[in-house]
Amino acid sequence: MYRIKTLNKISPAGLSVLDQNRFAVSGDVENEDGILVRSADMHDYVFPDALRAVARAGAGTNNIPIDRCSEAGIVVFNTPGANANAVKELAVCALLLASRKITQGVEWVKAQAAAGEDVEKVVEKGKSQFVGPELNGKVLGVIGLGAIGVQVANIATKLGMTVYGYDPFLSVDGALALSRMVHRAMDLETIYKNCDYITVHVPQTAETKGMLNEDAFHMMKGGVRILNLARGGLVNDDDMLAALDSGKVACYVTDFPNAKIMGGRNVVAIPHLGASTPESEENCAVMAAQQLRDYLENGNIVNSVNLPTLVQPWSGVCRLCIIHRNVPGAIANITGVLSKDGVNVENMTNKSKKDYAYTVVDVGSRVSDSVADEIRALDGVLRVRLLNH
Ligand SMILES: NC(=O)C1=CN([C@@H]2O[C@H](COP(=O)(O)OP(=O)(O)OC[C@H]3O[C@@H](n4cnc5c(N)ncnc54)[C@H](O)[C@@H]3O)[C@@H](O)[C@H]2O)C=CC1
Ligand SMILES: O=C(O)CCC(=O)C(=O)O
Repeated sequence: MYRIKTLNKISPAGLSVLDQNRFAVSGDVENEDGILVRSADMHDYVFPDALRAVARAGAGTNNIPIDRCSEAGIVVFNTPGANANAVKELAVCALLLASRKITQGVEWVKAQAAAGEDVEKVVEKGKSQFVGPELNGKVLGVIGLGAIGVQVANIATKLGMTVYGYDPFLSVDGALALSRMVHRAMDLETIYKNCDYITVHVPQTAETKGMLNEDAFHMMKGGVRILNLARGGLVNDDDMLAALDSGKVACYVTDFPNAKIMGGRNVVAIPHLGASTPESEENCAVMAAQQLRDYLENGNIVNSVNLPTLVQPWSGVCRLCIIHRNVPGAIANITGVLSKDGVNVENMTNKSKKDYAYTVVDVGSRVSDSVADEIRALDGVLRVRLLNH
């Protein structure tokens, strides 16, 4: 029985992927083999000995201590694209929120209740303060053309916008999915200098943290409208508040309110609703649970952010799953132990991702724990699992 701990509310459709006869799933299990998480901050999480995998039902993994997981031989999964449509739809909404003073108008209407029967007259008289521009004919810059950015860029062309997209790491899939109407920007300056609206869809990393700062605002057009449905940390809040105060930024729509930014002038703060649709929650949960199950039961890895993709059909009766450093001699050391102990390899795959590698070895006979222990003791080996078919 595998123990799975949920650190956030996970859609029942995802939980149903984990058969109750083989998986005990709850928020209270201890010494868990796997974790299902959404946005819970895991940076101070103490890993129990049994923990082998963390599945993030969503895209961003900045809430997970990836380096610490890698060093402990823990596989971290996410669910690329599973919530992209939900975020794209909220981005369309955010474009309108950034333009049309809808939230400000709605708040104002609520405050007019005292006018009683006269409210219609009051509304017609006061509405001119909420005039805002149309999207048609304006220029949008999309930073990050991944699962979400591509969809946002494509749909914006259908709203009559001229769209520039910037992504120095654009994938082949991203390029194929991108509308030919979207102009590729080769640098951020092109986005900053030309766009009336800018939307960010990049992960929060050491490189992207605080990228929307004073220097960036300096290059932008006066009255630019900025959308951030990606991560709060991408924006330098002090610089943003100053840019809002000066009018350089006309509106900032963020899905990531914090104490500093939420009171800012012309800030529209949404409570992290980008992926909060039943469809997206279900897609993410199902994908995360399937990936977690396949790893725990079969050792297969798909959509991991710290380890390579490796799917090997079963052959033989026993499988060794070895996470190790990506260094010369690692595979020779493993096969050396197997041949010394007389274990015949039926099938073997090795894949690497940056500093880490994963080797799956299928053998035709049962392997004793002592063989696994010998491999565990090898230099650079981080985790060894023995699975029986
Ligand atoms: N508000 C919400 O609820 C949600 C927020 N997100 C956030 O949106 C981010 C993007 O999500 P996806 O599009 O699904 O991820 P993705 O991984 O498909 O796309 C990210 C894209 O950003 C690009 N990129 C990375 N560094 C860059 C840089 N310095 N400049 C320009 N482009 C860069 C990558 O090449 C990639 O194409 C996530 O990392 C997450 O933080 C994602 C889903 C829901
Ligand atoms: O699970 C959520 O609601 C947050 C989704 C998100 O931010 C992400 O997928 O990166």
